[in-house]
Amino acid sequence: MRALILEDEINLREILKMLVGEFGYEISEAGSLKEAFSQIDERIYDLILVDLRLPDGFGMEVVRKVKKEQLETEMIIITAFATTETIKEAFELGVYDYIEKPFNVDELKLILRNVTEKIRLKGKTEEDFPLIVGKSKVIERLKEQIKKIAPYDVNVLILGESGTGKELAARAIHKLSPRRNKPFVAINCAALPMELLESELFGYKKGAFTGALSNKMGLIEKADGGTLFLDEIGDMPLQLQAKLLRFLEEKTFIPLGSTQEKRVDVRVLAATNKDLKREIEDGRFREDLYYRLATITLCTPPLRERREDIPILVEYFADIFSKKYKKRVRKISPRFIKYLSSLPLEGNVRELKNLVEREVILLDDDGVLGAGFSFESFSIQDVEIPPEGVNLKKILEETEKNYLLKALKLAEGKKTKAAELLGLTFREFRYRLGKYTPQRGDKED
Ligand SMILES: Nc1ncnc2c1ncn2[C@@H]1O[C@H](COP(=O)(O)OP(=O)(O)OP(=O)(O)O)[C@@H](O)[C@H]1O
Repeated sequence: MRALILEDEINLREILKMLVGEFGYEISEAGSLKEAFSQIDERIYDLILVDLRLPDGFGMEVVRKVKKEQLETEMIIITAFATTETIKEAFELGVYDYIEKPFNVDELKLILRNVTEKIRLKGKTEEDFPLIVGKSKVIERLKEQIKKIAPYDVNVLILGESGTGKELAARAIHKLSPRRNKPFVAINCAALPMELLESELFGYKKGAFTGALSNKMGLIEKADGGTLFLDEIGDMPLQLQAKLLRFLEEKTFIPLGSTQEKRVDVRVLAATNKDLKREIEDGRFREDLYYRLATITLCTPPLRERREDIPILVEYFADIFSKKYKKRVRKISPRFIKYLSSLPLEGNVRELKNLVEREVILLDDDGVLGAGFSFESFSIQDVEIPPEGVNLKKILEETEKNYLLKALKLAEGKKTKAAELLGLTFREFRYRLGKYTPQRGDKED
């Protein structure tokens, strides 16, 4: 296990080194934000102790960076001053705990003992998939497939709609593989522009381009010995696809601006919600890369094909969020479950999770989840959105125009009456109508 101590007061840093060292960590240290950033770019830490006030900035920048890179690093904030806002943001970003300076040594030791336990447990296998919740046939099959393929070092392509648990499946494969104690590094290929994605993946040498002020280790190297998860692979630019293919074939790569080839041992898992076969036909995805990535393919089923899992998912998320928000859920309203089961749930498990989170936050004193749920507000009319998308502004304008003209017709040209029919004031009606018709001398009637 490896820990980074970010603290600018040297004496305090020494004390922290000693305390953290007692828990068996190999320790690195940093006295400024800049130093911390370059340390984080160089290697993966299990734990970072973050002082907030630093000579060159605010320690929260480190927390944000770790979160952005989706690293599984635990963080503890040590600070003499922190506003409630900061603490709130820190917890939202997943910080493990915080302690105020001057701190009580026993208190810090207790936090360190607990976080170390958590870090150790992370490496352990979860044989029965407590994470992938569901009892439907399709989910049971998915779990079976994951168990079967996890131990073998093959690349896996995970296909499924957004929010169906593709990343969850990838994490399960990693946890059930012999690589479980090594890093799981995830990157979303759709979230970054081409140049950034390339430098994030492959890293660079100091001076490789303007702004490359120090060496940066790429995620491929950070995942050495472990698993690299490439989410939304269907959105990777063609140019980078060629570079990735070379890496998959050779297991070697060259960081930007370097001449030295690096060799790593990484298992690659990829996911997409795009139809890759079609992307290949349209020339947007390389066929050879597809076959490299898809030694095995897995499909995460949409929630509408396994509605029987909805009650148990709701229970699972209610439990998670009641702990998070310190609320007591005594019962889940059956009407709420029934209503959720009738929704289209295009956003799959993520949508369900968000709905449950909202209800936990709004929970009344009686502790019945979903009791005050406004059923109507969520009823979604069946609208068509073709694959190429729609122009919502135009649709809204068309709808508005049609209603205005229809009301005018019904009111036999009387604007006051037409406005009334639409719940508008005369002035509002006139303004809206003015957008679509040339205005002549406006009179009330
Ligand atoms: N079967 C499940 N059991 C428990 N939680 C689940 C399950 N499926 C999905 N989730 C949760 O739903 C959320 C969305 O899942 P995840 O991010 O894995 O989906 P995804 O398919 O990768 O989505 P995207 O394509 O948008 O990246 C996560 O918080 C995840 O933990």
